[in-house]
Amino acid sequence: MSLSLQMLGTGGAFAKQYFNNNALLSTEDFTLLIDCGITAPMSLHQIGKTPDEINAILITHIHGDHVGGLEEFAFRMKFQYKRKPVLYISEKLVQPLWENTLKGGLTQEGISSLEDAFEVHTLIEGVPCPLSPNLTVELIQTPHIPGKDSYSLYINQEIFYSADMTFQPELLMKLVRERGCRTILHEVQFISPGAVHTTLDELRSLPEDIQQMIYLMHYADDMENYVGKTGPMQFLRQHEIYSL
Ligand SMILES: O=c1ccn([C@@H]2O[C@H](COP(=O)(O)O)[C@@H](O)[C@H]2O)c(=O)[nH]1
Ligand SMILES: [Zn+2]
Ligand SMILES: [Zn+2]
Repeated sequence: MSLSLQMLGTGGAFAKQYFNNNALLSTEDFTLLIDCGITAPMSLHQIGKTPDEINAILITHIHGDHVGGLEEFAFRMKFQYKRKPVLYISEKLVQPLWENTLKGGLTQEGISSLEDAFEVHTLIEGVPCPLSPNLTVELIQTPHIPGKDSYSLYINQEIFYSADMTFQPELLMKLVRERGCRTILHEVQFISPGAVHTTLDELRSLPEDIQQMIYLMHYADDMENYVGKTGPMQFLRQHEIYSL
């Protein structure tokens, strides 16, 4: 089964050079957009993809670099393509995404709820959900900002995609040692301490065999200074296509 990954961006919250950390995950017949930040519409434009080529969007948490492009995406689908985007989201994020983020911009005649703007499919943490015949996603709740829900992803029971999260070595060890994880796509913050993100030093403390599985993303604009300083972990690059 072939699964490809193309990052629309690989940057952290304040990165400008690498855009927001959003990903296109594709099988032969399905393309999932993981997070839709402020820069997602521009990045899609740069790689020549239109919103109607995206089969679904999945949201990990409601920071702007992960949801800031949803308003434009929904309006373009409504007015240019005459349909709603499919949105996969934790049941716990539906209300905050609408009330705290999208309501102000999307409310108008015909749109007064998240369901009016999107075809909403709610996900339950820990329950794998088939999005298409060759793509299954399970939400794993991971700590980020105290009091705000955030979900990492376990894709096809073998690929871990971190949302923004604090370092969770036990989770990573369990996924690899007990659940067959073979690839880890992980956010990284170069400067310690991490506070709400995982630092390079923390990832470097993992066993060598686990570091070999890690691709780094959600990094700052000075990333090039760290090339060669990440041990066996490699950086994901914006717009490159990876076979997972
Ligand atoms: O130096 C910093 C910069 C930001 N934060 C916190 O990060 C999030 C925003 O970034 P995301 O990538 O969207 O998570 C926000 O909560 C900031 O307070 C930080 O802790 N330190
Ligand atoms: Zn982020
Ligand atoms: Zn965040």
